[in-house]
This record gives sequence, structure tokens and C-alpha cells, in this order.
Amino acid sequence: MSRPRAPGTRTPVTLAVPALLAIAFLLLPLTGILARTEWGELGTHLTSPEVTVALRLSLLVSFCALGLSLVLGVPLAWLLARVSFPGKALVRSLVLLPMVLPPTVGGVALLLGFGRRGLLGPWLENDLGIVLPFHTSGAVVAATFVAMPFLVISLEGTIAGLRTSYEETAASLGASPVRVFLTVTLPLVAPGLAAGAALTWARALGEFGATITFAGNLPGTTQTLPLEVYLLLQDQPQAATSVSLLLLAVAMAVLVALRGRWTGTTAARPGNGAARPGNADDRPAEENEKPAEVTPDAPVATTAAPSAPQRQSPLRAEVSGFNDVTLDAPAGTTIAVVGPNGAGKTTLLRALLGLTPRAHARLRLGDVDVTNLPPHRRGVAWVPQDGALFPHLSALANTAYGLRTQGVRRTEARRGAQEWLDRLGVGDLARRRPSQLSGGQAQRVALARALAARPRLLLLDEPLAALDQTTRARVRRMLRAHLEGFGGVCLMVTHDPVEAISLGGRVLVLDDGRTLQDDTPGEVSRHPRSPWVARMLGRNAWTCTATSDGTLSLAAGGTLVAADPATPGTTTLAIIAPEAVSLHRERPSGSPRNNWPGTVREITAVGSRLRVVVASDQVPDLVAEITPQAAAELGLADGTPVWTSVKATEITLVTP
Ligand SMILES: Nc1ncnc2c1ncn2[C@@H]1O[C@H](COP(=O)(O)OP(=O)(O)OP(=O)(O)O)[C@@H](O)[C@H]1O
Repeated sequence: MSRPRAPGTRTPVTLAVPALLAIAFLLLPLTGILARTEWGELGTHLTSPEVTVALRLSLLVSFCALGLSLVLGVPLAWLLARVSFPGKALVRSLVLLPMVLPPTVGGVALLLGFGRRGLLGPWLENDLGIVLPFHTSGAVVAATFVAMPFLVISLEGTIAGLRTSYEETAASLGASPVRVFLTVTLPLVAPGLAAGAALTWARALGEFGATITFAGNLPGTTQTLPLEVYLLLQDQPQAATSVSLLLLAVAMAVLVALRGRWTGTTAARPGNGAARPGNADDRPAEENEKPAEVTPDAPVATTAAPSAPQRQSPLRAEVSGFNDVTLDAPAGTTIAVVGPNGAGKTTLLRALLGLTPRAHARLRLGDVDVTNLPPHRRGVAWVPQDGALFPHLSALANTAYGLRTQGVRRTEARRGAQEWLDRLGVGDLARRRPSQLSGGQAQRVALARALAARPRLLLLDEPLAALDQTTRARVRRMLRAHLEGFGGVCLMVTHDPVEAISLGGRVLVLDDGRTLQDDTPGEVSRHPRSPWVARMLGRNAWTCTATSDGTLSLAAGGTLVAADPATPGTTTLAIIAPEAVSLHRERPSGSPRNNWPGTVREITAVGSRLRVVVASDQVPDLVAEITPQAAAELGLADGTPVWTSVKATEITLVTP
């Protein structure tokens, strides 16, 4: 269906004409082949003994070259995409070189490298008995040399585009780097891998220059189809046209099957709708895995059952670098980590996982010092902000992943996983893929997956952020119940004050990577040590300086009277609970000494109460919390003039 064209989007003639010429330039030779093919003789030409032998050899050589490219090229692509090392740009240029090198020059280079008089040739021949020139293996080497770059660059792009949180989460569930690569990375990049493999095969099938230079042109041994075309062209041009048509059809079929994947137009999409593995089998890839060996340091699950007693693992951590935090927490503690954007909350979690060079954690969990252990052997499970459920595995296989990496047998791991999913209220979704789950359901599966792995330390990065208010309250209750039975320590990053207060046995406030406050929720809420925390908790917080006449001078202008004035000259934080702010239509005449005129700027509902923001030119904005009935009696609306008053005894002074 043609889309209506927006005005002003006419294609300029100066661009359209050369573009059309380019299309004609590419099309004409192909049309020539089609036009000159003797269709009646096509069958005879393609079934002649020489062509059949060359075709068979071409298939053998191209598939062997593909196999060799996969074995060598896939790890190389991973290395280029995932590992930083000196000279990486040079290695990438080296990979690309055969794509731009004249194939005959490639052949000469191969001769000088692997030929009988080349650098490696004598050793290959004398010690291993391998002679490449004039052998089919030489044709395979030549085809691999020119074709492998297609696989490497295609796959490197796909791996680089894959969110690292999948692989990092897999590691946090106990999977070794090789296991992560095989069970997470490879299935997720399968479309990119297939595209690269198809191109590599097509390129190997059409290889001519390097093959003839390096491996020669021996019928039945190195004379592949393109070489046969070259020979036929001299004696039987019609047969050459027919074979060319065959090669053209194969190349075209590969490109049509790829439909732009290689150029990135339909590249693998990470995320919930992420790259689907080529495997249409609904059986999760994880299920085909053998359980890993249980290493002495690995977090060993004694049983998959969630009701099994949890190891008691207190935490001691000293984090340096971007973060400067010391944490000591007995087993079973849940610490809510709060702080403004960029305060270093995620960096702290990543440091504890051993996943960032930006901060280093000396970490002891129970009686094990895990500081020098790689992430997959720390027993630290992580639920990143997006949950990072593996898109190619069902909810059940996702949840069983951690147990499988710990060596738990498949049936037992699946039973344990099902129990955890049931506990979190998503048991009936066990067979669904992450793309078939809502955000909230996916979060619950991600939690089940982390808890099922029975970690010593559980790290939750905004675990309830994706949930709506109702589900959030329900999951919060569930989470609290599960965290109570969790024998390790849980660190939970949150921006939600209710979550911080209700789920955290402790609240750790970070600012600029450092600990600003580390206290019980009650203490933090009564005495927040920064305006940010106070505001997060819904309190009014004004920075002020005590004056010699007993009042407080607000940094933003205005004065305040508190019952217990601070020492003159000290800077302090005046905290006023919104419930302590009264609103009046007339100037109040009673005891409060803090009365300010203002106007209502905003009214919002918070549960069964209303939060009223009052703007005043005497003090900063003040938040009051009143009942809807009181608001109705006062006739409050946006812009209504009001008086605010706060008793001096309701003002808490906190020294930051
Ligand atoms: N890979 C990185 N390289 C350099 N700086 C980084 C990197 N990751 C994070 N930062 C910076 O480190 C600081 C802390 O980031 P971090 O993600 O830990 O903050 P946060 O408290 O989790 O923030 P938010 O609440 O926005 O998620 C920020 O200033 C951020 O810009």
C-alpha cells in the first residue's frame, strides 16, 4: 500500500537520476545472464559430469569453510564485542582486510603464510603431514580467509547490540562465562549468527581468486564451481552462462532470505521482544543443558525447594572508588538504598557483584570472603531495573536457571522454580516467554528467579518500579514475606519512600557515592539528614541558620521559630511534617508563631488524604496534608489565598 507523501518530500531529480543509473548498472549484467541463458539446455548444462563434480566440491568446500568460520569466527566476534584489549581496532581492521583485499592478493598472502615455502607451510607438511596447495583443504582455507570476515563483523554487531544485563544477570545466577555464552549470548544472537553464516556460506561458495592462486585449479580437488565457470567461458560459453545463473540464484536466495538483516534493517532486537533464537522448539534451551560442575565456592543449593532453610549470611562490605561505603548487616537484613539520581546506587550494586571497575568492594558474605571471586562464584543474585529475563526461555526455565547452574538436576530445578513462581503468584504463567508477560508479571518472575537461586546476597534494583499502584502494594507484601524468610542480606534500590520505609529494615541514603545516612526507617523518617531524603519522605525540609535572637534564618529567605533553637551560627535542616501544617482562610490568632500568607498552588490526593502545596513570598513552598473534608470546608482550589501555620514544637531540627 503506498503511503501518502508529505509535502516537501519530493525526491530531488539530481539524486534520483544517478540512483536510478546505479540500479540499472547493477541490474543490467544480471539481466544479461537471464537473457542469454539457453533455458532448454539448462538441465543438460547443469548435470554435465564436470559441473556436477564442481558443484559437489563447491558445496563441500563452502560448508567446510562455514564450519571453520563458525569455530574460529564466533569466539573472535564475541571477543571484539565484549572484551576491551589493546590493539582492538587493529584486530578489527585485520578481520575486515580480506573483504577489501583483491582475492588474488589474498591467495598470494596465503601461499606466503601456509604454502610449501610459506612461514608455516614446512611445519604443517613435515610435522603434521598437511599440504594445503592443490588439496581440497587448501580451497577450504582460501574460502574461509575471504568469507569469515562476513560472519565476524555481522555477529560482532549483533553481540554488541545485545544488552549486557542478560549476561550479567546470568553470571549473578552462578553461570560461568562459557555457560553464559552458550545458554544466553548465543541463543539471543541466533538471528544475527544465522544471517552472518548465510552470507559467509554464499561468499565461500562464490570464492574464485584466492582459491585459484593458493589451491590451484585441479578438477575434482580444487576446481570449484566459479573456477569451472571461468574454464567453461573459454570453450562452452552457454554452459558458463547456465552455471553462472545457478550461482546467481543461490546468492539471490541467500539475500532474499536475509531480507536486510545483515545491513541491520531487521537486526536482532534486544529487550522483551528481543532476538528470538532460531530454535522454534518451545523447549527452553536451558533444558538441553547438562548441569554444571559444582565448584567448592559456588553457592550450592542443597535442595531446590523454596521452603528449605536458607543459609545465614551476614554481610560486611567496604566499597571504595566512586562509592565510599561501609556496610555491616546481620543475616536477614533488608537495606533500602535511596538517594538522588546519580548518587551511586546502581554503581554500589555493581561493585558488590564485581561488575564494574568504577568501584571496588571488599566483600564478606557469611564466613566466605568473595572479594576475589568472579561474579558467578559470589552467590550474589541481581535483579536489574529491567528484570532482564532471558527472552528465549520460558518463565519456568528462567526461574530454574540459577538452580541448574548450581548443578541441581533438571526435574528438581523445575519443581523448585515452579514453587517460587507459585509463591510470587505467577505460577500459571510458567510456560510463557518473557515477551508474553506484562511488565509486572515479568518483574515477579525476575524476583522468583533471583530468590530461587538461593543467593547469599540479593540485589534488587528498583524491583517494583514497573508495577501499577495496586500490584505494587500486593507484590510489596509478597516481597516482604519472602525477604523475611531470606537468610542472606538484601539491598534494594528504590525511589519509592513507601517501599524504603516498609521493606527496609534499614535505609541507606547515598549522595555522591557516599553514605549520608544509614539508619532504621523510623529514625530516617524522623530525622532525615538531607533535604532530598526529607522531600522523598514527603516532608518539608528547609535549610536554615540559627541566629542570636533564637530564630532561624532560612537559606531561601524568611524566618522560622522552633521550640528548641540551635546554637547561633549553626546550619541545620528544619523538618516539618505535612500533617503538622495547618491551613486557614484568615490569619490565625492562636499560639503558632510561624504564620505565613500564601496561595494554593497544587492539590493532589495521597490515599485518603489531600496534599496541598502552598506558595508564599515569605517562605519556600510548604506542603500540608489535610482531609478532603477539611479542604471542602476551607473551599480550597488552585489559587485560593490561605494562611499556613506551624507550631514551633512541630519543627524538628536535624544537623546534616
Ligand atoms: N559506566 C560509567 N562510566 C562513567 N560514569 C558512569 C558510568 N555509569 C554511571 N556513571 C556515573 O556514575 C554516577 C553514579 O551512577 P549510578 O548509575 O550508580 O547512579 P544511581 O544512583 O543508580 O542513579 P539513578 O537513580 O539515576 O539510577 C553518575 O554520575 C553516572 O553518570
